Amino acid sequence: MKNILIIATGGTIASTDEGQGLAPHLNVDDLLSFIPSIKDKFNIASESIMNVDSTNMSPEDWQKIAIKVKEEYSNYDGFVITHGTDTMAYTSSALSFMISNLNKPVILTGSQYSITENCTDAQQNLSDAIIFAGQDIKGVFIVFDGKLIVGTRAMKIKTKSYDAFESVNFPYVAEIKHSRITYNKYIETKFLKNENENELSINTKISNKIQVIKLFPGMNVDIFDYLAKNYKGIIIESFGIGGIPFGVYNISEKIKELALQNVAVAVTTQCLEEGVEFGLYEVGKKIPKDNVIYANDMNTEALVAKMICALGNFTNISDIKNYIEKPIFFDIYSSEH
Ligand SMILES: NC(=O)C[C@H](N)C(=O)O
Repeated sequence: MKNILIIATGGTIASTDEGQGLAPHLNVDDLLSFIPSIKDKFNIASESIMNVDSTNMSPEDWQKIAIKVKEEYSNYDGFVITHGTDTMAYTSSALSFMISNLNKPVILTGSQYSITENCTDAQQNLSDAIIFAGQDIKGVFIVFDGKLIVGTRAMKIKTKSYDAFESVNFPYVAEIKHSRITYNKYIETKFLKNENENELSINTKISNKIQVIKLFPGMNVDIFDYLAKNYKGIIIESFGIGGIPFGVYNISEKIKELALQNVAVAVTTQCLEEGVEFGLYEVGKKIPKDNVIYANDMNTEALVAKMICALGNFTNISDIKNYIEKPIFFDIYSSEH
């Protein structure tokens, strides 16, 4: 039998309402008591390292999870991290960047409804996640509503429905129904364990001196002067395929100034799918390409986590740009994938 470690962090899956609104109160043994038969198929150990709503999580919590995986790596075949859904995609991205040479599955899961509720999706998601953690695959993934999603590509797109997560700009790796897994045969081999493994390492350096700015028509440009003084990295959610205003509200000019002041600026899009391409429109061409980070088709969750890791490791814009623009675990489209 495979040995699986469940690392519990909280979330709705572990929540009950004790009079103050839903909040995590259940421990990991409580969770497992709802799916008793899973213990016939796997050796399961568990540890709770925090019990929080993921809305209250921070990059320091990503560090704690990465450190726990590293500490326990040689003792288990796979890992399940129970986690709130609200920021799960940020954590799954951050772990993908912090952990190198991962040759086992690290599966994040949670639920839209508490495991104690009649309509809950928690029991299914937890048992699916454990099954995936027992497979011979490698990488950080989210398992939700029967789908195996690459951790850097997941986005929470629904607040109530069971199918809360979408795999954006990347196919689902596998689906699971009644405990039977069907892999996407076109990409399955990319996720199979390596025969010869390199030693796992983690790099948990972070800096959260970043801001995410969503453009809107008529946005006042003054904010950029404040940002230049107080932040080291700015993520801009531009319009469409990379449109940045250069008219009355001249944000393109402000981006040039930020880059000159040694602030790393990454441009992505507020559209869910298909990413940015700067060269197509005049409104995209004014961006100083050599100094600005091209987010390609990375989603904002992955970009936030990657920028936080980049700023923890580098101070020079070109180093930050190189790090962010280089694909890590399928976060960016690459012809090599
Ligand atoms: N469904 C959930 O888990 C939502 C919860 N607020 C959390 O992220 O912890």
